[in-house]
Amino acid sequence: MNSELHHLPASSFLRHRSVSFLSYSQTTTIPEQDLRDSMTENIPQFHVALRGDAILVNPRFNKGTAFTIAERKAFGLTARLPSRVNTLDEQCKRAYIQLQMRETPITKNSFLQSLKEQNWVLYYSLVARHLSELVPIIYTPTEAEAISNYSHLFRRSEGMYLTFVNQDSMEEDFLEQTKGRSIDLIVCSDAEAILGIGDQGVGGIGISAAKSVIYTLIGGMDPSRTLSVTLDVGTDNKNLLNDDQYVGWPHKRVRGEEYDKFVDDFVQLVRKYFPNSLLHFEDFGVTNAQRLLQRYRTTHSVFNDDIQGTGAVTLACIMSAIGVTKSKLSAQRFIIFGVGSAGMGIAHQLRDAIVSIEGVSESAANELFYLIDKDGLITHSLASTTSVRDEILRFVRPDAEWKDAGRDEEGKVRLLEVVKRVRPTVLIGCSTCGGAFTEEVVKTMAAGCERPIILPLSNPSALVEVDPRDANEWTEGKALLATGSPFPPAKMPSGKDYAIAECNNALIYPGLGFGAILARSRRMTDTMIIAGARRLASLSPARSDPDNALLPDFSDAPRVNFEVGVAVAEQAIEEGSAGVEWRKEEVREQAAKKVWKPIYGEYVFDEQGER
Ligand SMILES: NC(=O)c1ccc[n+]([C@@H]2O[C@H](COP(=O)([O-])OP(=O)(O)OC[C@H]3O[C@@H](n4cnc5c(N)ncnc54)[C@H](O)[C@@H]3O)[C@@H](O)[C@H]2O)c1
Ligand SMILES: O=C(O)C[C@H](O)C(=O)O
Ligand SMILES: [Mn+2]
Repeated sequence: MNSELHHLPASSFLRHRSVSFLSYSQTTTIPEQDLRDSMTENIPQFHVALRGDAILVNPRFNKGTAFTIAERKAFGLTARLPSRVNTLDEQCKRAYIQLQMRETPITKNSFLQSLKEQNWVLYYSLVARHLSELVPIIYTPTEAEAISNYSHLFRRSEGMYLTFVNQDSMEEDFLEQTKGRSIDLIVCSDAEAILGIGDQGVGGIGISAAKSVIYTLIGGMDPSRTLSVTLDVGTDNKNLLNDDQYVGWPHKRVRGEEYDKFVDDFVQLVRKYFPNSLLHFEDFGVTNAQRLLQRYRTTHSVFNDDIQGTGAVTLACIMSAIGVTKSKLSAQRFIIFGVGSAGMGIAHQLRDAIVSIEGVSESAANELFYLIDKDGLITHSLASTTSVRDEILRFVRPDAEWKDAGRDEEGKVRLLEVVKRVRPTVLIGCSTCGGAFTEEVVKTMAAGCERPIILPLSNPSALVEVDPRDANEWTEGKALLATGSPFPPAKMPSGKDYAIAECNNALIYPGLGFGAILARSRRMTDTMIIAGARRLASLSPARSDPDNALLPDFSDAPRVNFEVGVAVAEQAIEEGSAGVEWRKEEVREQAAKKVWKPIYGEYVFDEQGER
């Protein structure tokens, strides 16, 4: 296995220079035999109505040099292509060599973006063959850099851009792109809180598209049945507003009733035309994310990845960690540092699991949590003097508990003081504050418990609350670690490598979505999500050896997400949320049939066929 470090160029979003700007990727090649096997079985057949240039510029049907001689004749391509017919294997090898000629992650990202626009089978097949190496290029962390430079890198549009000023024609515009299509999955973002890099305006299409790609790559979703959307309601990012290259709507962000009406118009179109679809919300601002999820989740299959996906993967990670420490969830003391969408999604998911799995009362479970945000520990008095969201109120700490606590010059109780007094067993970062888990914080935590569970989850890499290799060293290898972005392994005192699990929602949301769509579930219920998280935890490498990573490696993500999808669909059937008539025992076979694979189909020209 090769491993390499890439230097990310420092760009405007890298605010925290106290931590390194490294992104990490490794090469694991899927055995080619697996791909070849899948090519010889069940080759799909398509009736296609496109000829000549029209089929070559259509990424769904284009095969480039892999068109057979017969297809070249039938589709008017004989003189449009060089004579040699290539296999998909040969095309992948060529594309991989071309990719290696690009030196930086961002130029590789652009190359792959362009390949995706040309030929889906080749793109997905190439990335699938080099999954661990290329996911960090097309997704976190490199996609953050692509999004922050969206207007400057812009070459070709993708997905659906719904702009506030065009609200009156939204239905017409929506149908223009979707009429006649069967769509299972819609990923949308309003781009107010992209990863940890904030408001990115129209560049939000980049996260919708990247999340859709992961659904296909890891969740087996047919890309022709997915739709990526950006809701361009303006931006409050001054750099974008002052940039004459900005390609989005150059206007301050629309808020309040007008915003709600715009989002509602969109959601109602989804419900009207694709009532069985899954609607995935990504990277909405903290004042809207939870609110919109609650508003729509009872009437449609709606999923917020930052809240529910992050909650689920973190629950799985912590279940795996307490398997190592031979403890239970309700015996932990949790500090959550940064209580925005992700932090509160995690708090709720952990709390609900403690209640449902370990039978603890909700109020007792709430008391296991200590929430810290910009103003320090959230106590009753802080909550009453600052505007704290309702969902936080159940977790605030009584003032009496903190009357003797050390405070900073502003009178706030900071992370170190909370660690000293609480002796947490679990410390989770979702703060976007790179380097916040200092050596003193980590060492103090390690002095208070045998195996501290430390999850610095902020993305991209430069915003991680602590570099896991530092946390490993400061705790002499005792910390159980996972991060949101990929990091290279740390060294145990024994000299052995300790693989840093990637606790990123991409390790679970493709399976959650796949399972919900497979079962044609009208809702994504909490119980379906918990079933997915438990299945993921059961697949943790740390179960067989405590020195292994807390979560499966990304190279194993397709298999793992298939299992998650099966668990979710089984749960949907068991609880009556499913829209299919199958028995639980049939789910696995049905799931296997539904998985989309990057292999070329056989084409027949047909005037009435697909286009
Ligand atoms: N690993 C994953 O799967 C995953 C999933 C979702 C989000 N994230 C990451 O988590 C981070 C937060 O994402 P989000 O969607 O919750 O954003 P958000 O804007 O909703 O929340 C960020 C929170 O951190 C708080 N914060 C900011 N500076 C702080 C400081 N100095 N000290 C304490 N709190 C501080 C903010 O006030 C806010 O409450 C991002 O970096 C994002 O990339 C990771
Ligand atoms: O996009 C990711 O890598 C995970 C998460 O959804 C985030 O916002 O950071
Ligand atoms: Mn996100």
